[in-house]
Amino acid sequence: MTLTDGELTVNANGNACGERCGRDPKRNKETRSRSHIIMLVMELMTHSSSFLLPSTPTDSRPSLTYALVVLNQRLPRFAPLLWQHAKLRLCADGGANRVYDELPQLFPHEDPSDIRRRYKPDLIKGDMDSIRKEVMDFYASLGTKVVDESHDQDTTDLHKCVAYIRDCTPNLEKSNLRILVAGALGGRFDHEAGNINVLYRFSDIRIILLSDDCHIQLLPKTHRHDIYIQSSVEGPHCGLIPIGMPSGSTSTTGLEWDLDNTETRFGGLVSTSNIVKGEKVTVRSDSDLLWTISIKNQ
Ligand SMILES: Nc1ncnc2c1ncn2[C@@H]1O[C@H](COP(=O)(O)OP(=O)(O)OP(=O)(O)O)[C@@H](O)[C@H]1O
Ligand SMILES: Cc1ncc(C[n+]2csc(CCO)c2C)c(N)n1
Repeated sequence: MTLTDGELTVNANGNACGERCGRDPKRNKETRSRSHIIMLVMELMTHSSSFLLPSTPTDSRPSLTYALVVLNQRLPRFAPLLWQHAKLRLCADGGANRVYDELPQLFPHEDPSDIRRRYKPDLIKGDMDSIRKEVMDFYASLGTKVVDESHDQDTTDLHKCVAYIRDCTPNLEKSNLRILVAGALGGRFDHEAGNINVLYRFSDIRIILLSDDCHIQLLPKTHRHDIYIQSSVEGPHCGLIPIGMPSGSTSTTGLEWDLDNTETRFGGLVSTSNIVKGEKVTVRSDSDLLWTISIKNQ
């Protein structure tokens, strides 16, 4: 992309900010060329919710490594699909009760104990104040690793699980890692806020919070973002939410109500009830934003 005229100044995120960015034309020019370079080198992060689609034997999609964390909330109806995508399956404390109790309900014609053996978590981790003893004993007898971190009452069970996944993923594989978190939204608001905080505490890891109705992820300000919409399973409702700090400037394409170097913040404008128009949405911002999109009720 080339900037050809002197009208625009571009900030570190590649956002044009008009005359406000400087009064000294010489400085403006310097700022423009430096920022222009920054904009050109600013890396692209692409997003696609292919985890909501069944994988096929002839899959040509890039090989991502999914890990699944099941929380202590009603399992989403597509939990078996997430389970199949995942190479590593964790339960956060009482999440193990959900797998034990609710997965068999999703297969009413099969023997519950067969289902429980087929859907065996690799790890159960947390402060262990919610998992039932029979559930812990059942999975431990099948070989599931159980890690009791009841000494840590300052981080949530989800935090403990994400830290585990981070620590056991080799650095070279981290860019392909996607952590899917089932049961993260709806329910108690303090838990929801804690789950969203995990996105920020591990902002260099790609984590997707899911419920039956929507999913949420962090769009770090360090990147520009191309979001490919899987319109058979998600959308059209979406939002871009500046939790934590205001965004001085956000620009989007592909939305019914696009932002154009727009300021968004709590107490001012927050983009909710927006609509995706096509197959791709682009986002660029000077702040980290939460991206959320509805999941279709199929
Ligand atoms: N109602 C909920 N809404 C959203 N997330 C939840 C909810 N309940 C639990 N979770 C998530 O599941 C994880 C495990 O849940 P669990 O009930 O075992 O946690 P807990 O820390 O024992 O909860 P509590 O605050 O009730 O003691 C929590 O860390 C949280 O991330
Ligand atoms: C300021 C402050 N607020 C709440 C808690 C409680 N807490 C936060 S995470 C957690 C573990 C839940 O499994 C618990 C009990 C704390 N420690 N510090």
